[in-house]
Amino acid sequence: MQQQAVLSGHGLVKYYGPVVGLAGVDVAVRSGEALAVMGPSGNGKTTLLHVLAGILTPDQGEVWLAGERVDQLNDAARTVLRRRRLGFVFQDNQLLAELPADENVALPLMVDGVSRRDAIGRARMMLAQVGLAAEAARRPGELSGGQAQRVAIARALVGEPQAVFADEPTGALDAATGAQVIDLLVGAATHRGAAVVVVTHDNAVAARCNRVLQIVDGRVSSR
Ligand SMILES: Nc1ncnc2c1ncn2[C@@H]1O[C@H](COP(=O)(O)OP(=O)(O)OP(=O)(O)O)[C@@H](O)[C@H]1O
Repeated sequence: MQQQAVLSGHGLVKYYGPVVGLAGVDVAVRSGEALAVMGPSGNGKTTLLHVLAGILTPDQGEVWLAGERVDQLNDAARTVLRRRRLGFVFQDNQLLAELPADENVALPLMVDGVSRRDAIGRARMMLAQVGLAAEAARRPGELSGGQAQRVAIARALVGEPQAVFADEPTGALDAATGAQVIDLLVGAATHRGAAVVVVTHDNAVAARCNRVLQIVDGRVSSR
């Protein structure tokens, strides 16, 4: 039976002044499915990710998350949406250098009102699930690139998001470490039932996703 999409975009159009970012994109990702977004540089991949994730507002079209239209929410509501229901992994892990790994992972929970004690407890459990139980007290500067990216994955997943967005998550890693990181991201996120969207130039990363969407000139290309 075809499962309903948890995340979808319909007729998405986005301009940057006269520059076309997206020219009418339809996309749907099911719970537990990982979608790779590929295509030439400057053709709209990151724009699509940002529109789906509520970072950018589309000029036309609709974004739906778990049965709710989310593209028309105001800035404050979109900030809450991103924090409570979405997870993010970027190329550079964007961890806070002065905080140990467990506090980096716990931070989004604490910002959301979870007590420090509970947040740190959940963060340590999440770190154990990404194989970093022993590194919980280390600061990002004391971690390898792959370990730091696993902390970022733990931070993205700790709030049990409905969708996880990753922009070139392995771009700063060597091939072997990148393969481990993408396996962990896709495996852990889809296991929890999240929809995953991964922007990548790397065929090895795309091969680890369930499906590939090619974006050319701001549109979905069938090649
Ligand atoms: N903030 C912005 N202001 C103006 N133009 C932008 C902005 N962001 C993106 N663009 C333009 O929109 C188009 C799509 O950019 P986007 O970043 O989505 O492409 P991409 O496929 O992710 O590229 P890359 O693979 O190089 O990261 C490009 O022509 C880009 O120059």
